[in-house]
Amino acid sequence: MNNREDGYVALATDVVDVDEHQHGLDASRLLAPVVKDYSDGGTLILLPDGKGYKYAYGPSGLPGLRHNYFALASAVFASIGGLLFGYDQGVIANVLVMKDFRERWQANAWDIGLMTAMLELGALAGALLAGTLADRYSRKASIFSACVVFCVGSLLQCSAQSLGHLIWGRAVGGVGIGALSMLSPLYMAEISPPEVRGSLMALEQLAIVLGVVLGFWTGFFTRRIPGAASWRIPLAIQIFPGILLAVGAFVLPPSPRLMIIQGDFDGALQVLARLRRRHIEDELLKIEFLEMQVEASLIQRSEERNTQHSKDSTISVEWTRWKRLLEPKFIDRTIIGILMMFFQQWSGINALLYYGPILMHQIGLGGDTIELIGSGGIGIVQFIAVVPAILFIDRLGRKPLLQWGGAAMGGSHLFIALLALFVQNDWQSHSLAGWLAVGSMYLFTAAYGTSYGPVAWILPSEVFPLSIRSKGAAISTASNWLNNFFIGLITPVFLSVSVVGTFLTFAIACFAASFWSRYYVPETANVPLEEIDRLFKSDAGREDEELRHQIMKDVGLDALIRDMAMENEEPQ
Ligand SMILES: O[C@H]1[C@H](O)[C@@H](O)[C@H](O)[C@@H](O)[C@H]1O
Repeated sequence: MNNREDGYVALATDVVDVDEHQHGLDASRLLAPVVKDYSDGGTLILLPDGKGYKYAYGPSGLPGLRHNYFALASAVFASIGGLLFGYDQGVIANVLVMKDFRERWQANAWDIGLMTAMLELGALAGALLAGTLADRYSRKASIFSACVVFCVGSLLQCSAQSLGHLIWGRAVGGVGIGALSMLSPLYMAEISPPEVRGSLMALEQLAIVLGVVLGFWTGFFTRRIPGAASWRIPLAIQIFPGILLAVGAFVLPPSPRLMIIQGDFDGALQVLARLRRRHIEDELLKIEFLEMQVEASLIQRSEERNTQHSKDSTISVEWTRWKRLLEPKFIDRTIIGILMMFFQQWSGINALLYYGPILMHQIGLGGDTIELIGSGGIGIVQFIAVVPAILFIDRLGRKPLLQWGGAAMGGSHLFIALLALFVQNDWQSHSLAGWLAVGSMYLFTAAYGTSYGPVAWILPSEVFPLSIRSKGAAISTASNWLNNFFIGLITPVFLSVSVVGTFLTFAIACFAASFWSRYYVPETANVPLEEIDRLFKSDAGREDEELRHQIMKDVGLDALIRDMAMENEEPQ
């Protein structure tokens, strides 16, 4: 197919930011940036200062997604992991209040708390466990295993004969969900072309919130069915997407990056060519492939350095790998991953999702419709708000979304806190204030849905180098679940003590998040994963930098770039 016909044309030079890569070309021989446009789409820019190159396979946004349909389809499939996660969160609110469910189990507040908490604690364990499995076996095998665990957990829940049975089902299901919530974004990051990586990864958030919406509405509709079917059906339905993803895990393309590290170079090149829809001789493909080799080689050498004292014990080798997250050259990324999820959760999104109906009652709005507006509506707004993020995240970058999104979220919460201060708990006689508060919650959700919602699932899988990527993603995801757990636990207490204080706390967290993202988060949009290391320039990385140059020479990347530059040079 002629790519120009399907709207996939080479990038304009100004779309490619030219001042990042630092490779060893001969400066004296290159006067202006050499720009190569490819007939299959894509651009390579060789820098005039002789220090680097930059490339993109094509534009970002919708045309980029259309062209990369194979990577898109694979990412959509992997995002079923997010769907299961969201569904489970969305369905439980309705299940817990169903007539048969309440009468049958006579669950007290403690049991209910335990049911919610067990899923989150199980997920915390699942995310950490997946951090080990994803490297030891493969991303695909781990996705498959997580699905199996998830299906077992769901089976236990929908067939529960006792409350204990149900609680254990939540815990087991949670392990699967937690593992998938870490594995899906990790896998997506590793198969995506740089120019649409943000869009593809934002699909995770789209799937999560689609799951929240589907879960909520399924429970909403089945709650009128008489008997146990009202809650067994919505808990059973989730098994089907679980099975679909488990089966699909066999046909998903493997992560080419992991294949390289496992030594399967030919296989990795074939997979990469399929994912990028390029011929294996394609120049851009060759560059990306060689970059992956450089990264893999770097990892192997530093692994050898790091694990030489613990040759015979698998556990201590594994422990050494986890400990690397705390090394000076990686600690700032570990903090970014953990804080990213911390801020996502402390933004208060789940306070609204889990306790939306209670909040509505507190501000004087009640009834079925209001409950729907409160919880169901928040899910829908979240869902709609991810769409612009998918389309523009690679063009606008992650940072502006975080910065402005955080400020808008903080502003909305602050407004609600001020309203609450003004009405002094007498919402009944201030119905306008009540509706303004609902409007503000929607505004918050829209801002969250385009910023901290999706970006928190993108950045942690991007910032870490391959050697510790799965561990970094796992620790960040664990931070998500831990903070999720705390928010779920303390929000009702917080709200009963002070509505003003609750919203003020969330407002402060959002403003802090905005400030933090402005000053401490690097922009990863359009940067190949192998190049992200350079965004975190630190003294500790200098040794690696020299090693990298050496490996670039060894694998032939240096020579390839040099040849291309010379080929295109103006005759003097
Ligand atoms: O990104 C997701 C999403 O926003 C969900 O609605 C929320 O429940 C999760 O905690 C969060 O991680």
